[in-house]
Amino acid sequence: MAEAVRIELPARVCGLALDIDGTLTEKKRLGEFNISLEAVEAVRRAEAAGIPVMLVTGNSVYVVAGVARYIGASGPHVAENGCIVYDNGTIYRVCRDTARRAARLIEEELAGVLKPSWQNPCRLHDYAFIPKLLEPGEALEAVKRVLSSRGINVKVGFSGYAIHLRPVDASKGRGLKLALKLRGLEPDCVVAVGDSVIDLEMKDAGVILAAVGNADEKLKKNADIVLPGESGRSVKALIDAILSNRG
Ligand SMILES: O=C(O)COP(=O)(O)O
Ligand SMILES: [Mg+2]
Repeated sequence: MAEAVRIELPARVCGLALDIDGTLTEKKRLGEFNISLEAVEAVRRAEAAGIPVMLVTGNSVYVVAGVARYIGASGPHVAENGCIVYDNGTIYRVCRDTARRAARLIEEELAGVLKPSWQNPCRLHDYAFIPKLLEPGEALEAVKRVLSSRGINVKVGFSGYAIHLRPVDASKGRGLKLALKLRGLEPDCVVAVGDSVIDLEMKDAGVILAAVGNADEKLKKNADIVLPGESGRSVKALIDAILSNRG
């Protein structure tokens, strides 16, 4: 029987902000998308206890709206790494800029090295590419080289699942701030959970940031909480702790 792990939480948790890939999935691995059933069951229990669950992801708005609907996360939800917020059928555009031109260039120049995400045709600001031949780190360097050679200024980040070209005004924290405002939630009672360095941006919304047990080292070092277990199992452990604190 695994020993109960103490998780330092605020007295009252009023909301959860969950990343998807590597956090709600069973594993954190490029190309592994199986959602964790125990995490979904825990999300249902959180919602039933009156704790709204928001998804905050690099995925497109249609993917996050679909995942939210079928797992029962009431939202609002953040897509495109903070550039879009989706709330019950309304799409809010948080980013003013777009990385579309940079994405077109990368698609041409690095066709052999990167595969455009199937979601790119329905993205508006943030574009994703899957490393094909090179290791993700090398692919990231190749992208940065091409963009700087053309003097194109966009944010480039690797989520563990895809390389994202993002407008400079993109941040998961900005999107999450709008989501909290839409629901009237105070950030100091919201717990966010992520797995990659991009999720560090959620701290900018003033929330409590938890890293799944198998998160990127840089996230674990800068998170307020490092959860036991990995990915979806970490999310379940967190929700179990929140609900047991409620007695
Ligand atoms: O879209 C991605 O690359 C990963 O998505 P995530 O932000 O939910 O981990
Ligand atoms: Mg992730």
